[in-house]
Amino acid sequence: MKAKKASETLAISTKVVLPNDTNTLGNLFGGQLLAWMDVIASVSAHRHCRRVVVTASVNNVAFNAPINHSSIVTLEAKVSRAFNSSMEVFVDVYVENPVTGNKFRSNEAIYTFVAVDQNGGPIQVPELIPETQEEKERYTAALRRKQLALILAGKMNPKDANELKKLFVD
Ligand SMILES: CC(=O)SCCNC(=O)CCNC(=O)[C@H](O)C(C)(C)COP(=O)(O)OP(=O)(O)OC[C@H]1O[C@@H](n2cnc3c(N)ncnc32)[C@H](O)[C@@H]1OP(=O)(O)O
Repeated sequence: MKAKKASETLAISTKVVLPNDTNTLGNLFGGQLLAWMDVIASVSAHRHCRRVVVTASVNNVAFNAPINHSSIVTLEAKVSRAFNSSMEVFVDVYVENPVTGNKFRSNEAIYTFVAVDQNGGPIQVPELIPETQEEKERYTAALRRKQLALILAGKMNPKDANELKKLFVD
């Protein structure tokens, strides 16, 4: 199975926050943003493995600032690491004011997708090749995040999480 570069998995989506997307304060509803992120992250995972993928977990979501009605929202997703059947996907969210053009990074999320066969069973995915400094940093840290996610899901014994443990001991 041929390894793929992280850059080959890039998926970008641009949205406008419309009234139906908002909460009672008139800002983007968090659940809507989660759905947008899930879809674009799945496109990135598809570009990596070209198989059916399912969301296994959402490992980290930070809502750092409210996103106002009528903002332009750009979501950028890229696979940060591939394991056996699972892929970690980073989603970076940027908000642009349509009038001033001011743009800032408002959110990030880290999703895990698993490639599955017709019966829903996990299948092997290609390796990922990180190239930029950021891609390499995210690639390295992905193993620790996978271990933490599996511990929290009750699927891994903490004593087996060697890379994660190294964070806490000299
Ligand atoms: C795009 C969408 O929105 S899809 C809809 C929402 N998602 C779903 O319906 C998925 C429902 N869940 C499932 O089908 C299954 O739980 C699966 C396919 C995700 C995993 O199946 P399991 O039988 O648990 O498989 P298994 O234990 O072998 O794990 C498979 C992989 O998932 C990873 N995994 C399982 N649970 C988690 C978790 N909570 N967090 C991170 N990774 C996980 C495992 O580490 C393994 O990765 P690896 O093969 O790269 O080492």
